[in-house]
Amino acid sequence: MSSSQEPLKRVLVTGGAGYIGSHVVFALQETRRYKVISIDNNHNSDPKALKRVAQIAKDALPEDATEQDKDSAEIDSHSCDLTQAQEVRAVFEKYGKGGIWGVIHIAAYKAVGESTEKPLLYYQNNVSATVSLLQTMGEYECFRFVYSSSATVYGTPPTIPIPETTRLQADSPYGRSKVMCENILNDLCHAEPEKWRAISLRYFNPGGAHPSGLIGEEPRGRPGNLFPLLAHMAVGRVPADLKVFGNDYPTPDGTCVRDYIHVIDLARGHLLALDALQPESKVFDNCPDEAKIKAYNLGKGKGMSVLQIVEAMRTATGFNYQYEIVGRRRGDVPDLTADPTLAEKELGFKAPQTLETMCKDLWNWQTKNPRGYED
Ligand SMILES: O=c1ccn([C@@H]2O[C@H](COP(=O)(O)OP(=O)(O)O[C@H]3O[C@H](CO)[C@H](O)[C@H](O)[C@H]3O)[C@@H](O)[C@H]2O)c(=O)[nH]1
Repeated sequence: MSSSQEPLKRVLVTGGAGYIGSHVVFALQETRRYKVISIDNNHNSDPKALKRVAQIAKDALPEDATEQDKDSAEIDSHSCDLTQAQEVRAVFEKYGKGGIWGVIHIAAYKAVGESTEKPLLYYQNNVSATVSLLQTMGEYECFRFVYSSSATVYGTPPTIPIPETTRLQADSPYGRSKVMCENILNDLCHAEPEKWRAISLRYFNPGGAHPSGLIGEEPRGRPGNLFPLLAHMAVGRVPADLKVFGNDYPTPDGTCVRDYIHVIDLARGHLLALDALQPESKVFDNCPDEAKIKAYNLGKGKGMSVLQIVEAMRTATGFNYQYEIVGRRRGDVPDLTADPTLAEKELGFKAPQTLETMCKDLWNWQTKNPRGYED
């Protein structure tokens, strides 16, 4: 069946070629309700990802697809740096005032360790660029914003699972850049409540890949994060010298607990956030001072330890991981498990994909693309 013929809404996705961005772009295209404009500087992404996304979207079109449906499967992709305001303005100028319906802002630097060494780089790329993007949006009368935040805003949370009402107290420049942007959005939505609608999505730990195996995570250099590291080890891309950072945490097996969520479920959360920015949405009804601003946890609400992840990946890959327990990694906290109740109640968000599916899809991606997008 072809989609209803409401005109496509243009949605700008920053970081559209990245790991999360490419899955979000696909989720948007799958609805055939949006026309995606992507901005990416390809600092930590490959433009081939978007070509593959467009391919998946085209392949998924029904036989009776309309011209508009076909248009929704194409991506208007711009190689552009968010810190260069004039480059961003040129993209908005192309569509004119009111021409872009909303923005999903995902592009950011995200390495906690690097952020402690280069804080200004993180504040410039993550905070200044966000301010400048919001200014340009205002100029072009685009006032709907979905922001890619992170569980890192909670620092070391006092209670598990973590509700959104927890005080924000990030422990690293990266984390603080996310808190700052959430605060800036809050101020903006209070200052101009008649214009702006914004939702921050606090991601927990994404994993997995699109089941087609055409898109997935492709970090530059040796992966620092657990999932891609295990996948690279199993495919023989990096030495299999796994170090588990600490087994003396107050958790069931002593290793850190995280709330791993399939990237497909995470991506679908963005569609629900966009729906919540529509005029008829009720999610802002209980906001103080008429300001239309909300933050939601995107997690499964289920904690998994490092050793549980290693075992799940052993099952998925058949690779016999050997590991050494070493000291704690600086900045790690014992447990980051979401309370996802609010996102479920107000957005209708669910994360049904299992850990097994996450590992299977990651392995499917990695075996089909042992060298990432190079292959
Ligand atoms: O070689 C490794 C790599 C990771 N781990 C452990 O695996 C767990 C998960 O680590 P990741 O690096 O995969 O994920 P983090 O939870 O540290 O980081 C994620 O969550 C952060 C917020 O806490 C930031 O948002 C960050 O960008 C995001 O990747 C941690 O306990 C870590 O100590 C190891 O034991 N060995």
